[in-house]
Amino acid sequence: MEILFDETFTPRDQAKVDIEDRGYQFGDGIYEVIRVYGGKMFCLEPHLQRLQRSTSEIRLQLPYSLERLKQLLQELVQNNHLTDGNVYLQVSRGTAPRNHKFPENTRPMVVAYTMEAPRPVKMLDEGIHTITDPDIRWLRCDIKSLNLLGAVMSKQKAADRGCEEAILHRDGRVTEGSSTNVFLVKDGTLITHPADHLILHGITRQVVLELAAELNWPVEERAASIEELFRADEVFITSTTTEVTPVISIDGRTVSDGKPGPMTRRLQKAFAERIGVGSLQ
Ligand SMILES: Cc1ncc(COP(=O)(O)O)c(CN[C@@H]2CONC2=O)c1O
Repeated sequence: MEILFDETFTPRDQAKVDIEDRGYQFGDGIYEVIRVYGGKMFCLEPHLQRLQRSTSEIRLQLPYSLERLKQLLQELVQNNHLTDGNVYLQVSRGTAPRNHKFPENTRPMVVAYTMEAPRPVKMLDEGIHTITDPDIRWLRCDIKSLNLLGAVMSKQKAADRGCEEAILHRDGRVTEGSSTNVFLVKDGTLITHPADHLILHGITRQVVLELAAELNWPVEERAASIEELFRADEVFITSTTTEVTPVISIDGRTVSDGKPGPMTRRLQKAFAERIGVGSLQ
Protein backbone atom coordinates (compact mmCIF):
# COMPACT_ATOMS: atom_id res chain seq x y z
CA MET A 1 0.00 0.00 0.00
CA GLU A 2 1.58 3.30 -1.13
CA ILE A 3 0.61 6.75 -0.03
CA LEU A 4 1.12 10.11 -1.72
CA PHE A 5 3.52 12.04 0.50
CA ASP A 6 4.15 15.56 -0.81
CA GLU A 7 4.82 14.75 -4.47
CA THR A 8 6.17 11.20 -4.23
CA PHE A 9 4.79 7.77 -3.41
CA THR A 10 6.06 6.04 -0.31
CA PRO A 11 5.16 2.87 1.62
CA ARG A 12 2.45 3.56 4.22
CA ASP A 13 4.72 2.67 7.18
CA GLN A 14 7.50 5.05 6.07
CA ALA A 15 5.34 8.18 5.99
CA LYS A 16 6.21 10.28 9.04
CA VAL A 17 4.60 13.66 9.66
CA ASP A 18 6.60 16.09 11.82
CA ILE A 19 5.29 16.89 15.32
CA GLU A 20 5.26 20.55 14.33
CA ASP A 21 3.14 20.02 11.23
CA ARG A 22 0.47 22.74 11.44
CA GLY A 23 -2.24 20.30 10.47
CA TYR A 24 -1.31 18.28 13.56
CA GLN A 25 -0.91 21.24 15.93
CA PHE A 26 -3.59 23.68 14.72
CA GLY A 27 -5.80 21.75 12.33
CA ASP A 28 -4.39 24.30 9.88
CA GLY A 29 -5.25 22.65 6.61
CA ILE A 30 -8.03 21.22 4.50
CA TYR A 31 -9.14 17.76 3.37
CA GLU A 32 -11.23 15.92 0.82
CA VAL A 33 -12.71 12.41 0.74
CA ILE A 34 -13.21 11.13 -2.81
CA ARG A 35 -15.17 7.97 -3.65
CA VAL A 36 -13.82 5.40 -6.10
CA TYR A 37 -16.24 3.19 -8.04
CA GLY A 38 -14.85 0.56 -10.43
CA GLY A 39 -11.37 2.06 -10.16
CA LYS A 40 -12.48 5.58 -11.15
CA MET A 41 -12.71 8.60 -8.82
CA PHE A 42 -16.31 9.89 -8.78
CA CYS A 43 -16.87 13.65 -9.22
CA LEU A 44 -13.11 14.26 -9.14
CA GLU A 45 -13.34 17.71 -10.77
CA PRO A 46 -15.90 19.11 -8.26
CA HIS A 47 -13.77 17.74 -5.38
CA LEU A 48 -10.66 19.43 -6.78
CA GLN A 49 -12.55 22.69 -7.34
CA ARG A 50 -13.76 22.60 -3.72
CA LEU A 51 -10.21 21.83 -2.57
CA GLN A 52 -8.96 24.85 -4.50
CA ARG A 53 -11.66 27.04 -2.92
CA SER A 54 -10.94 25.74 0.59
CA THR A 55 -7.20 26.38 0.26
CA SER A 56 -7.70 29.86 -1.10
CA GLU A 57 -10.19 30.69 1.68
CA ILE A 58 -7.47 29.93 4.28
CA ARG A 59 -4.77 31.65 2.18
CA LEU A 60 -2.92 28.39 1.56
CA GLN A 61 -1.11 27.84 -1.74
CA LEU A 62 -0.95 24.26 -3.03
CA PRO A 63 2.74 23.22 -3.50
CA TYR A 64 2.01 22.19 -7.09
CA SER A 65 -0.75 22.57 -9.67
CA LEU A 66 -4.23 21.08 -9.37
CA GLU A 67 -3.53 19.26 -12.66
CA ARG A 68 -0.41 17.67 -11.14
CA LEU A 69 -2.38 16.71 -8.02
CA LYS A 70 -5.08 15.11 -10.20
CA GLN A 71 -2.40 13.08 -12.01
CA LEU A 72 -0.84 11.97 -8.71
CA LEU A 73 -4.22 10.91 -7.28
CA GLN A 74 -4.97 8.88 -10.39
CA GLU A 75 -1.55 7.22 -10.10
CA LEU A 76 -2.21 6.51 -6.40
CA VAL A 77 -5.51 4.75 -7.17
CA GLN A 78 -3.85 2.71 -9.94
CA ASN A 79 -0.73 1.84 -7.92
CA ASN A 80 -2.92 0.60 -5.05
CA HIS A 81 -5.26 -1.27 -7.41
CA LEU A 82 -8.24 0.37 -5.74
CA THR A 83 -11.55 -0.61 -7.30
CA ASP A 84 -14.16 0.35 -4.69
CA GLY A 85 -13.21 2.60 -1.80
CA ASN A 86 -12.16 6.08 -0.83
CA VAL A 87 -9.24 8.41 -1.31
CA TYR A 88 -8.46 10.57 1.73
CA LEU A 89 -6.52 13.71 0.79
CA GLN A 90 -5.30 16.49 3.07
CA VAL A 91 -3.12 19.56 2.71
CA SER A 92 -1.63 21.23 5.79
CA ARG A 93 0.26 24.53 5.89
CA GLY A 94 3.42 22.51 6.55
CA THR A 95 5.93 22.27 9.40
CA ALA A 96 7.26 25.25 11.38
CA PRO A 97 8.07 26.16 15.00
CA ARG A 98 4.72 26.47 16.79
CA ASN A 99 3.29 29.96 16.32
CA HIS A 100 -0.30 30.89 15.45
CA LYS A 101 0.65 33.29 12.69
CA PHE A 102 1.51 31.91 9.27
CA PRO A 103 5.12 30.65 9.00
CA GLU A 104 7.44 32.20 6.45
CA ASN A 105 8.02 30.06 3.31
CA THR A 106 7.19 26.56 4.52
CA ARG A 107 6.08 24.01 1.98
CA PRO A 108 2.45 22.91 2.45
CA MET A 109 2.23 19.17 3.12
CA VAL A 110 0.08 17.03 0.82
CA VAL A 111 -0.84 13.54 2.02
CA ALA A 112 -3.26 11.16 0.31
CA TYR A 113 -4.03 7.51 0.84
CA THR A 114 -6.59 4.95 -0.31
CA MET A 115 -8.84 2.57 1.59
CA GLU A 116 -10.95 -0.31 0.33
CA ALA A 117 -14.60 0.27 1.21
CA PRO A 118 -17.58 -1.57 -0.28
CA ARG A 119 -20.75 0.43 -0.79
CA PRO A 120 -22.71 0.65 2.51
CA VAL A 121 -25.60 -1.39 1.10
CA LYS A 122 -27.06 -2.45 4.47
CA MET A 123 -27.25 1.17 5.61
CA LEU A 124 -28.64 2.28 2.25
CA ASP A 125 -31.29 -0.40 2.43
CA GLU A 126 -32.32 -0.15 6.09
CA GLY A 127 -31.60 3.50 6.87
CA ILE A 128 -30.05 4.96 10.00
CA HIS A 129 -31.01 6.28 13.42
CA THR A 130 -29.98 9.83 14.31
CA ILE A 131 -30.01 12.37 17.09
CA THR A 132 -30.32 16.12 16.97
CA ASP A 133 -27.52 18.24 18.43
CA PRO A 134 -26.79 21.98 18.65
CA ASP A 135 -24.40 23.07 15.90
CA ILE A 136 -21.42 24.36 17.93
CA ARG A 137 -19.03 24.64 14.98
CA TRP A 138 -17.41 27.84 13.73
CA LEU A 139 -19.10 30.03 11.10
CA ARG A 140 -17.08 28.92 8.07
CA CYS A 141 -18.41 25.40 7.63
CA ASP A 142 -18.16 25.88 3.87
CA ILE A 143 -14.39 25.43 4.21
CA LYS A 144 -13.54 21.72 4.40
CA SER A 145 -10.98 22.35 7.12
CA LEU A 146 -9.18 19.90 9.40
CA ASN A 147 -10.89 21.64 12.32
CA LEU A 148 -13.34 18.81 12.96
CA LEU A 149 -13.60 18.75 16.76
CA GLY A 150 -17.17 20.11 16.75
CA ALA A 151 -18.20 17.41 14.29
CA VAL A 152 -16.30 14.75 16.27
CA MET A 153 -18.10 15.68 19.52
CA SER A 154 -21.53 15.55 17.83
CA LYS A 155 -20.78 12.27 16.07
CA GLN A 156 -19.68 10.74 19.38
CA LYS A 157 -22.90 11.92 21.07
CA ALA A 158 -24.81 10.06 18.33
CA ALA A 159 -22.63 6.95 18.82
CA ASP A 160 -23.19 7.11 22.60
CA ARG A 161 -26.92 6.72 21.83
CA GLY A 162 -26.43 3.91 19.32
CA CYS A 163 -27.03 6.25 16.38
CA GLU A 164 -25.01 6.83 13.20
CA GLU A 165 -25.38 10.58 12.71
CA ALA A 166 -26.16 13.81 14.55
CA ILE A 167 -28.45 16.26 12.72
CA LEU A 168 -27.19 19.69 13.70
CA HIS A 169 -29.28 22.79 14.29
CA ARG A 170 -28.56 26.47 14.88
CA ASP A 171 -31.22 28.84 16.33
CA GLY A 172 -33.91 26.21 15.78
CA ARG A 173 -32.98 25.66 12.13
CA VAL A 174 -31.51 22.44 10.67
CA THR A 175 -28.05 22.98 9.12
CA GLU A 176 -26.53 19.59 8.24
CA GLY A 177 -25.18 16.37 9.73
CA SER A 178 -21.84 16.14 11.54
CA SER A 179 -20.31 14.72 8.35
CA THR A 180 -23.24 14.78 5.92
CA ASN A 181 -25.80 17.06 4.34
CA VAL A 182 -29.46 16.65 5.32
CA PHE A 183 -32.58 16.66 3.13
CA LEU A 184 -36.25 16.61 4.16
CA VAL A 185 -39.19 15.61 1.96
CA LYS A 186 -42.57 17.23 2.65
CA ASP A 187 -45.60 16.90 0.35
CA GLY A 188 -43.35 15.95 -2.57
CA THR A 189 -40.86 18.81 -2.11
CA LEU A 190 -37.17 18.38 -1.24
CA ILE A 191 -35.91 20.83 1.38
CA THR A 192 -32.24 21.35 2.24
CA HIS A 193 -30.11 24.10 3.77
CA PRO A 194 -28.76 26.63 1.24
CA ALA A 195 -25.07 26.37 0.33
CA ASP A 196 -23.85 29.25 2.48
CA HIS A 197 -21.18 29.54 5.21
CA LEU A 198 -23.18 27.43 7.69
CA ILE A 199 -22.79 24.11 5.83
CA LEU A 200 -20.32 22.27 3.67
CA HIS A 201 -21.31 22.51 0.01
CA GLY A 202 -21.51 18.76 -0.40
CA ILE A 203 -20.61 17.18 -3.73
CA THR A 204 -23.25 14.49 -3.16
CA ARG A 205 -25.77 17.21 -2.19
CA GLN A 206 -25.11 18.82 -5.58
CA VAL A 207 -25.57 15.50 -7.41
CA VAL A 208 -28.90 14.98 -5.59
CA LEU A 209 -30.05 18.48 -6.61
CA GLU A 210 -29.17 17.67 -10.25
CA LEU A 211 -31.05 14.34 -10.03
CA ALA A 212 -34.08 16.08 -8.47
CA ALA A 213 -34.07 18.57 -11.35
CA GLU A 214 -33.95 15.71 -13.89
CA LEU A 215 -36.93 14.15 -12.05
CA ASN A 216 -38.74 17.50 -12.16
CA TRP A 217 -39.16 17.48 -8.40
CA PRO A 218 -39.70 20.79 -6.57
CA VAL A 219 -36.76 21.78 -4.37
CA GLU A 220 -36.52 24.46 -1.67
CA GLU A 221 -33.02 25.42 -0.58
CA ARG A 222 -33.88 26.92 2.78
CA ALA A 223 -33.20 26.25 6.48
CA ALA A 224 -35.97 23.96 7.72
CA SER A 225 -37.08 24.29 11.34
CA ILE A 226 -36.60 21.49 13.84
CA GLU A 227 -40.40 21.15 13.94
CA GLU A 228 -40.44 20.60 10.17
CA LEU A 229 -37.73 17.96 10.56
CA PHE A 230 -39.89 15.96 12.97
CA ARG A 231 -42.98 16.38 10.77
CA ALA A 232 -41.19 15.45 7.51
CA ASP A 233 -42.57 12.67 5.29
CA GLU A 234 -38.98 11.51 4.60
CA VAL A 235 -35.48 12.51 5.75
CA PHE A 236 -32.17 11.41 4.22
CA ILE A 237 -28.50 12.31 4.49
CA THR A 238 -25.95 12.60 1.71
CA SER A 239 -22.16 12.36 1.59
CA THR A 240 -19.36 10.80 -0.42
CA THR A 241 -19.27 7.79 1.92
CA THR A 242 -23.02 7.46 2.65
CA GLU A 243 -24.38 8.29 -0.80
CA VAL A 244 -28.17 8.80 -0.22
CA THR A 245 -28.96 7.20 3.14
CA PRO A 246 -32.50 7.16 4.59
CA VAL A 247 -33.03 8.47 8.14
CA ILE A 248 -35.62 6.33 9.93
CA SER A 249 -35.54 7.85 13.39
CA ILE A 250 -34.52 11.13 15.04
CA ASP A 251 -34.07 11.35 18.82
CA GLY A 252 -35.91 8.05 19.14
CA ARG A 253 -38.94 9.28 17.16
CA THR A 254 -39.65 7.47 13.87
CA VAL A 255 -39.67 9.45 10.64
CA SER A 256 -43.12 8.87 9.16
CA ASP A 257 -43.72 5.06 9.31
CA GLY A 258 -40.08 4.36 10.20
CA LYS A 259 -39.28 3.02 6.74
CA PRO A 260 -37.26 4.62 3.88
CA GLY A 261 -39.70 6.68 1.80
CA PRO A 262 -40.50 6.41 -1.94
CA MET A 263 -38.70 9.61 -2.98
CA THR A 264 -35.56 8.56 -1.10
CA ARG A 265 -35.75 5.17 -2.83
CA ARG A 266 -36.19 6.82 -6.24
CA LEU A 267 -33.17 9.03 -5.59
CA GLN A 268 -31.10 6.02 -4.53
CA LYS A 269 -31.98 4.35 -7.84
CA ALA A 270 -31.07 7.47 -9.82
CA PHE A 271 -27.83 7.85 -7.86
CA ALA A 272 -26.89 4.20 -8.49
CA GLU A 273 -27.46 4.75 -12.22
CA ARG A 274 -25.29 7.88 -12.06
CA ILE A 275 -22.42 5.90 -10.51
CA GLY A 276 -23.01 3.06 -12.96
CA VAL A 277 -24.14 0.28 -10.62
CA GLY A 278 -27.47 -1.47 -10.10
CA SER A 279 -29.26 0.00 -7.10
CA LEU A 280 -28.29 -1.52 -3.72
CA GLN A 281 -25.72 -3.85 -5.29
C1 LIG B 1 -19.78 18.57 7.57
C2 LIG B 1 -20.03 17.83 6.28
N1 LIG B 1 -21.14 18.12 5.56
C3 LIG B 1 -21.41 17.49 4.41
C4 LIG B 1 -20.57 16.50 3.92
C5 LIG B 1 -20.92 15.83 2.60
O1 LIG B 1 -20.10 16.31 1.60
P1 LIG B 1 -19.73 15.42 0.33
O2 LIG B 1 -21.05 15.04 -0.30
O3 LIG B 1 -18.91 16.33 -0.52
O4 LIG B 1 -18.98 14.24 0.83
C6 LIG B 1 -19.39 16.18 4.62
C7 LIG B 1 -18.47 15.15 4.03
N2 LIG B 1 -17.60 14.54 4.92
C8 LIG B 1 -16.65 13.62 4.38
C9 LIG B 1 -17.27 12.57 3.50
O5 LIG B 1 -16.91 11.31 4.06
N3 LIG B 1 -16.22 11.52 5.23
C10 LIG B 1 -16.03 12.85 5.46
O6 LIG B 1 -15.47 13.35 6.42
C11 LIG B 1 -19.12 16.85 5.82
O7 LIG B 1 -18.00 16.57 6.53
